[in-house]
Amino acid sequence: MSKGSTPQRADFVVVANRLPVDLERLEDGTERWKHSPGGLVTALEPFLRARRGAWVGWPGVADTEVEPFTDEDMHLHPVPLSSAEFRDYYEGFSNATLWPLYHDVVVPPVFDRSWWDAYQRVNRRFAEAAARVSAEGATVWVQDYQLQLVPAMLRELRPDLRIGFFLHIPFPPVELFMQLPWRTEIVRGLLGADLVGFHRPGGAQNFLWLARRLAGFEPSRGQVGVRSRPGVVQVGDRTVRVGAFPISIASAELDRLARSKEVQQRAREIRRELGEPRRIMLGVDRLDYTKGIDVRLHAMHELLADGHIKAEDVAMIQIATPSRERVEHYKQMREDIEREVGRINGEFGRVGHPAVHYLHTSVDRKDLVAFYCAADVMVVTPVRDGMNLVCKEYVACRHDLGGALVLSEFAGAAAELTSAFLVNPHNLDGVKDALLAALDIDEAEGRRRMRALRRQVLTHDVDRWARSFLEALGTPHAE
Ligand SMILES: O=P(O)(O)OC[C@H]1O[C@H](O[C@H]2O[C@H](CO)[C@@H](O)[C@H](O)[C@H]2O)[C@H](O)[C@@H](O)[C@@H]1O
Ligand SMILES: O=c1ccn([C@@H]2O[C@H](COP(=O)(O)OP(=O)(O)O)[C@@H](O)[C@H]2O)c(=O)[nH]1
Repeated sequence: MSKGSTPQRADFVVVANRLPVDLERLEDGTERWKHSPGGLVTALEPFLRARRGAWVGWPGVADTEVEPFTDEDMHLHPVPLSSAEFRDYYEGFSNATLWPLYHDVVVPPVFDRSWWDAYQRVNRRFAEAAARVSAEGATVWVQDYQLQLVPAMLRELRPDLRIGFFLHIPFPPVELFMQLPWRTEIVRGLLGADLVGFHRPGGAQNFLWLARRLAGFEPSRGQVGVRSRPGVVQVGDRTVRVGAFPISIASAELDRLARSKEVQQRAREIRRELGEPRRIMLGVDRLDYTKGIDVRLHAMHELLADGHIKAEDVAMIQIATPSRERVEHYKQMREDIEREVGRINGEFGRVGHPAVHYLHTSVDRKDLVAFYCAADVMVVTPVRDGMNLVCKEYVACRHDLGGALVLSEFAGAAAELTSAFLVNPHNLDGVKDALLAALDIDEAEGRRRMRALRRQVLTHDVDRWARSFLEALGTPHAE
């Protein structure tokens, strides 16, 4: 990465917990920047780069001060976190309170008052950084659950700004949200924005209900549409809009990459390295308990045990990207998953031919695309997921109309990718049936489904997502 001089104040600013690049300290004491994990960065980075905007975020290492710098066309403004803040704000309130609460309480959320203090303190620091970086009248786009207090804090500091907020994870049912001891503060924090965006209309609808119940405002009553008919809350003399904007990927760019000779050759190599199995199944996820990696492993285990599939016929690859490794439930889940992989391979693998190829690592873009091209069945089985970009990426890479997608109904993407094999991840028999159907799909039927999926993904890309949000926000940066 080339680093340039200290950036100026910007007209268009993204504020997110992480910068798009993470600082990495190597054992020999040297440092390097690497791409940050997760779909938020994948989605926003190309858009902001094209607009030469500024990005305010944490550089990925605690107790480190990094000066603002320019990375090609993007201006990066690091916000420092101490180790205690990393523990209490990031691992604690963000990922052990809000994350499980917003993902249907898949594991019990922890309500800890000192974590809430840290959350408020860090949100204020992000708001102050955004206020410093933004030019007069700038558009500031605040991202995700880690920063829900920033819109109101920033408005107080800089009433001249146009402020948008987008939530990348599901917004929970009101009964679950009401558990949060600091529920009113969060709703008021979000209402500091001019536009609050969710992936799905249901999330917007839940939020509108809470604006009345917790903050005493009178929201509009109509049904919120997808990229249309936003709800409205009148907050004093300000009008706050509340809408649904399903995020997507840079589909055309992935399509191009997947067609390249290099990627196609790598895909063939992957098949060869696996011993040319009849079918390859693939899972690609952050190692997160919401992603249902255990679900697909259990399904695979039973299919092998029932004799419905044979390990020499069907290989499974699971890429599991390290994530939030010190948080208790993540540690526990990693142990459970790795034990299950070991059990399957112990029972069904042969020397040099494991049934499940498990990679606890992050792979680079080209390699990932080659894996997508090599896979006959993409398995995406979260118990809850805001959107899930991986399934859209798989579809964008299948210009050959090959491959089949098994997708959980509980991923935001399921509302758009209706030609996938949709499954309820809590119904193991249903998941097994869908895997078998996808493995044995008739060629014409597979092409028909993939064509429909591609039509959706190629016409609804990340640029359309960002433009529709910014248009609704009423900023000139939509173009
Ligand atoms: O920053 P981390 O704690 O390492 O986590 C990575 C990101 O995970 C989450 O991604 C979500 O955003 C995706 C894009 O909208 C969406 O497809 C997915 O369903 C979500 O889980 C998180 O929301 C991000 O803030 C993190 O950066
Ligand atoms: O080894 C990997 C695994 C995943 N990803 C990317 O990480 C993102 C995951 O986004 P998703 O919305 O599916 O889930 P999240 O991790 O954000 O919850 C996708 O863009 C993947 O291409 C990656 O670059 N390398």
